[in-house]
Amino acid sequence: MSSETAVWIHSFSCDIQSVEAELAPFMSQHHLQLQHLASDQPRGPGLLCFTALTPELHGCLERVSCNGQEPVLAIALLEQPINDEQYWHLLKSGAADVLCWQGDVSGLMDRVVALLSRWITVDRLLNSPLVQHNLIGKSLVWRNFLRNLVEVAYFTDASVLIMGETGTGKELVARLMHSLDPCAKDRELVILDCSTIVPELAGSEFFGHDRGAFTGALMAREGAFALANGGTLFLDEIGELPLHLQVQLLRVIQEGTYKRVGSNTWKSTRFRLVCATNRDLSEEVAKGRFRADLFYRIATWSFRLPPLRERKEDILPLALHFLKSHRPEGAPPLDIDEPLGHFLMQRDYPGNIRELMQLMHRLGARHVGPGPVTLGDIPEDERRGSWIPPDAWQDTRFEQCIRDALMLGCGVKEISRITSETAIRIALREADGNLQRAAKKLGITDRALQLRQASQRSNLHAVKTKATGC
Ligand SMILES: Nc1ncnc2c1ncn2[C@@H]1O[C@H](COP(=O)(O)OP(=O)(O)OP(=O)(O)O)[C@@H](O)[C@H]1O
Repeated sequence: MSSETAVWIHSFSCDIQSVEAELAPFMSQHHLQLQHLASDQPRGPGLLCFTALTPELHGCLERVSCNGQEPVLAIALLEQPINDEQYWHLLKSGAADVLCWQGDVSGLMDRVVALLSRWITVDRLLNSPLVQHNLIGKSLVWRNFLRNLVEVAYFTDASVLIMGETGTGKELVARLMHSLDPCAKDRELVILDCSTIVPELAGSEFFGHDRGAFTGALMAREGAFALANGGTLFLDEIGELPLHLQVQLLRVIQEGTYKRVGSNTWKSTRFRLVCATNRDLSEEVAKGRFRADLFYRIATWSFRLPPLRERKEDILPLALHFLKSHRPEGAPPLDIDEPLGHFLMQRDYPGNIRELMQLMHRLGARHVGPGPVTLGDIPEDERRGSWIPPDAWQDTRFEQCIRDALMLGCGVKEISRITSETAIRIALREADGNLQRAAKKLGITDRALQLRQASQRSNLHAVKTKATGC
């Protein structure tokens, strides 16, 4: 690192001058610079120091870490060491790690710097053109997914399993892993779709064959494992592989050795294995449809790609990206007007990003002349059933919930309280913890939302205290 990288430090109701004084020279040796956080809004990797374990501390941790989506090192300046339960509670509130700052802290410096350096490298990769230009998305759930994936791709060579619904971007992510892998990026990315493998030819596809190994084998041929040597092997739709073929992969994945069909000679290969499936593979293992031994070999790390409905904030940026990618070279970029934006946000996408991409290409193709793309550009077959009346949410499911609550003895006061708490929780989750946006959606001020959150927390605390009797 040539210039210094800023890392934030924040105190929760305590004096952190001594921590700063001890850390600053050490950090500067590693080209890191501490900067105070003006408010407790998150800014990437940072440190949060505290002297008391209070409900307010957990609230602060949730905010600065965006509910665990941004890496935060919690530093406990306490007389006593923290116990397991307190440690877990801090991790649950969003700390990426916790350190106790007690006695002789010189040994902690290396750890603090190593953690911060790792998080900063990951952040840099995350913000690089390679990632930003190819994988669109700013929502915290998406960034959190990418951050974990980037770390594994860059710092390990272990096997990775990517699970996700159709069209969520599994292949795109596998390609990114290959490009980020410092050992494999100049080598081959070999892609094999397991759902299209003909069982009789599977051996040859995977391991290659010798000349004359079977009728029609006129020439020797390398298989996928040999071609991926030194690079990445991407086995797409691994969940579709029949059980009798799964067993054939165990040795080569574990030991990197295999024999070509028709040969008695062992060969060796080294590759990074990335597998993808739209099935829940652990469930398939439980049902006996996928071998447990293969599952553990292919899933040293496993990731679940979020469906588009869990990252609604990314719909419009993705829509604009797809409009742009389909424009002729040199044509001015197209915008989306507000009503069309609302339509795109409330629509369902069972085919996830692929479906949104196809829709945007169709809208782009219909749009003519200057100005933004509008509702009028929506193709005829899309329009049917698209308009949802504003009171549609008060449907029979809603009535049923109220009926159940009344039957269980809840009065109108409790129903109102639970309803507004649920609305707040949903709004905060959809705004990825951003207070202003959540308040706007709820039609209240930021301050009113803060007060309601504080009162919810103290209610919860009171309930817990009552339950535990302390
Ligand atoms: N974050 C993203 N940014 C831009 N384009 C994306 C993103 N995610 C997916 N896409 C695009 O969406 C389409 C579908 O992605 P991809 O083929 O990787 O999905 P998949 O999960 O592998 O689908 P399937 O399970 O059906 O094979 C591709 O054209 C891809 O480029």
